[in-house]
Amino acid sequence: MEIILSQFLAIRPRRMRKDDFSRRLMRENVLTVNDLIYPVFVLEGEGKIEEVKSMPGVQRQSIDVLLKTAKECVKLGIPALALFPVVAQEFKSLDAKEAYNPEGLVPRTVRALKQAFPELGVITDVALDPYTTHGQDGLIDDTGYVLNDETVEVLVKQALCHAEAGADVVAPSDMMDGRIGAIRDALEDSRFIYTRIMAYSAKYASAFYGPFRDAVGSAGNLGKSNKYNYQMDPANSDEALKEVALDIEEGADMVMVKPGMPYLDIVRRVKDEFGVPTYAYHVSGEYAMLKAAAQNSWLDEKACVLEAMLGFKRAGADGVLTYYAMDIARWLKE
Ligand SMILES: NCc1[nH]cc(CCC(=O)O)c1CC(=O)O
Ligand SMILES: [Mg+2]
Repeated sequence: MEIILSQFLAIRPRRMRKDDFSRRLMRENVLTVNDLIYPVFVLEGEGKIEEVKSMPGVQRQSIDVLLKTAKECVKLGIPALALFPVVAQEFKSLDAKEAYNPEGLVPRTVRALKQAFPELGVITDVALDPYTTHGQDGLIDDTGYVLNDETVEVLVKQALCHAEAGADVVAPSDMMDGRIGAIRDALEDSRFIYTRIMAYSAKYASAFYGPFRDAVGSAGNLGKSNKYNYQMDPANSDEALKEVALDIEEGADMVMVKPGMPYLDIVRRVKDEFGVPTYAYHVSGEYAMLKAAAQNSWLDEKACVLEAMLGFKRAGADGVLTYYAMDIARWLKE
């Protein structure tokens, strides 16, 4: 018989994998409930629950129902919710002024959540897409081009409105240039010195946002137009580092990469380069893919979701925004 291995194979990586105890001892990354941020959709009304068709298991909830969900999150130990409003057509306009209405859906939800569960972190989305008739994240000119500086002025009002309502974290997801600095200045000026900014710094123009746009009802308004002139080109990586550097300089406390799984290389580069609190958004389309496969019994849902989350951790993410947050928190308790 031919000998293909030396008689004394000194290095055998499989030794450490042989038993559970040594596998556990060498485990480099661990997922805990502290890594989870739960994105939720809120809508007007009372006792209202609407299923999101393209995201089975995800619902739009009125404030009273959302409070029950929030209570469950607190019990599970989930650190924070990310709030997304479903805004009725009649409140959408070209100037998006509902975005900074202190009696709007978001500020009312924030007040209700903070009053009931002061320890639960509340993150609000700063962008105009729920409030514009055309579904773009900013104000547009006659040609439909999304204007930068004019939009930033409105985003500042929106962020202040959220901070006044008690939001712990404002999260600009619009990708306008200079908005982090402008929002930080305004927050400091108004003495909201503890309001954290989670910057969607490297947000790509992704097709994986499709189900989210159904959930908030902006898909119809957006029609065939796209967000290519402000969200990033999926082909780029160096550009993400430039965007993150700017946001940190302008006063971001946390930076984010979005989407998640197809962009883990970006998460790793950002974490290595800057070493700041770094988050990834496991977006609606990623949720939908896993859910659809699970519903067909093509994938083991729990095993695949937990493996996906470990991938985020391995890539360097300090936390993940995921629609699976409540399921994961329960699985981790089992
Ligand atoms: N400012 C909009 C916004 N905030 C979060 C998401 C996507 C989240 C998801 O897909 O889960 C989007 C969609 C978009 O940019 O069109
Ligand atoms: Mg930027």
